[in-house]
Amino acid sequence: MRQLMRAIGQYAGWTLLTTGAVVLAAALLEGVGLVLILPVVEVLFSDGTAQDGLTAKLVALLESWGFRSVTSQLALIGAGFLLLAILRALILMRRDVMMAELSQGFVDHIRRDFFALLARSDWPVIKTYRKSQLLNTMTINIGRLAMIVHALSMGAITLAMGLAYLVAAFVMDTMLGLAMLLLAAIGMVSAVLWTRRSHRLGRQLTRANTVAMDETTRFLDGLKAAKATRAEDELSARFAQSIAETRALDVQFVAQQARLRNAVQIAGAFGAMAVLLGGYGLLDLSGGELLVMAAIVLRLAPSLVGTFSNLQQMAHALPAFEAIRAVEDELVARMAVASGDGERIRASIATDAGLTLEEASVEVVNEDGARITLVSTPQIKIAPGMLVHVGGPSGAGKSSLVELAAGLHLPATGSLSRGGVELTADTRPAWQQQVSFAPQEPFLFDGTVRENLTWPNLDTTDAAIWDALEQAAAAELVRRLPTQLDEELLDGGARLSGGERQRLCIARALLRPASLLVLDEATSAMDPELERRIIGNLRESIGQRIILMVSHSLNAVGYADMRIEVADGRARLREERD
Ligand SMILES: Nc1ncnc2c1ncn2[C@@H]1O[C@H](COP(=O)(O)OP(=O)(O)OP(=O)(O)O)[C@@H](O)[C@H]1O
Repeated sequence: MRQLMRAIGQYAGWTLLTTGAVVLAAALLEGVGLVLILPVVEVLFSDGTAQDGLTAKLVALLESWGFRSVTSQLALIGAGFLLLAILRALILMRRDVMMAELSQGFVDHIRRDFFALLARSDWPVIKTYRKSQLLNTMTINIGRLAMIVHALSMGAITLAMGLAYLVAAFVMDTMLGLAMLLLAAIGMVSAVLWTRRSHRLGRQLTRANTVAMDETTRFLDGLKAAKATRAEDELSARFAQSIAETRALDVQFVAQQARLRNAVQIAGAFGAMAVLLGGYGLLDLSGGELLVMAAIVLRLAPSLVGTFSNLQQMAHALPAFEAIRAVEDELVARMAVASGDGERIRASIATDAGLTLEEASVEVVNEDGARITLVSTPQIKIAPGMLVHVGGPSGAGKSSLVELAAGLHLPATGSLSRGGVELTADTRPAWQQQVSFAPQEPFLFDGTVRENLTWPNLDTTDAAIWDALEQAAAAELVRRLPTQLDEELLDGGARLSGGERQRLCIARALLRPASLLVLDEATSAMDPELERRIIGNLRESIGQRIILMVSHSLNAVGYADMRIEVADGRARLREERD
């Protein structure tokens, strides 16, 4: 909770103080309004008898201003009442807007920070997380964070209101104030004890949500395979089981909330009775005072219920914030130092620079903390203008090798350099400016063909786009679409075939003005003829570019200037064409 408060404080700064001041001002006006009922009632039912306490002071003040008749005094107090009500309405409006801005702004800030942190993290680190865990953090947990912040702001409002009613009770009568304070304190202690259970339930829910998200992604990813093997029922049953747990936990929490609400309401009713009877029998309060007291008790009770149930809601959702922070802390701890002067070094990587690997290796750290070498290389020098075929059996380390060249990994041992610039955490931004990457799994999003090809932020002409599409053997495919480059790709191009999506991604990679093009099984879903055509086009237009191409097929071999064979995590140069 402290971490959350600190995070909100850091985000909001002075806004938190001004918002708090507005919340207090609204509560203060509420309290003053309530206390003003007393003189109205007492003046109204005075029967000419002398007043005491607050009413006496107010009546004396009004008389000194020349308002001697009961009617004029009532009119003035009534006017004050109305003024207060208008002022209060204006402040409440401002308060609600400020609270919404603060809470929504904070949630967006956490969401943005998390996305940015994840995007800045090293690829090997990101790969260690399960997709469902990240999805859960980015959607459900951040959604629950919004609930905490909402509960926190509502809790602050109801607490301030409760305080205002308490102060009003003290203004009426010290004993009455003390009695109410005692009631509130008992309620608060039991609510805090209750929140522990809610927190425990919230932790269980966070775990159950992760499992449910895991099952959801498995359900969607496995649906096609399950249908092909008639295993839909088994898949649905697993999914139903995983969501049954979250539903049970949700119901448990609702029951817990209802129990607390009922307990506070019943205790409140007893307290109200005790305060009223005590006020009448022991404190000898007047009818007017008893009426205002009843109003205070009636307004205080919902305030207390609100405060406690918001407290409970916060405790329940807090594990979601803890889970977000745990992933963030892990990412920060594992993040390579990615500062450095990328700009300065970018200028010195020539677009016609060769690529040299010097006994370089890629390592990852597994769950037990042990370091595993995925691939290592001898000295390999690749000259500009070379098309390099990277082959070898499945699982040998081919992707790890080209990911190293693309700067997704940093060399754990040895080095990797281009034109005298070594790949390090500092030079990585500059290095990757010169890299274009097309992976085996094509990435397309909901947007036009043009938007997909110029992703993320390429400023280019349609002529250049058509040229890249021709080279990637995708021009014909786009020409057939009703609105060609303006055609919207729905659901990430799900209606296109695997090979068609791969061709669009190769066209995107070709459009990027980078001098190192990495194709990691980017043609795996194509027929041999099409693959040969694309490789031929690449070979023809290579210029000073270096192309690293991982492929299981031998189509690329005929066009390759160099062949690297990877076996059992060790790369080796096979042959170089003259
Ligand atoms: N984060 C990781 N932790 C542990 N092992 C890993 C990790 N990433 C990859 N590996 C293992 O490293 C080996 C090399 O993986 P890589 O993806 O480079 O192989 P590949 O030659 O490209 O395989 P394929 O042709 O099947 O795509 C594999 O055995 C893989 O299981």
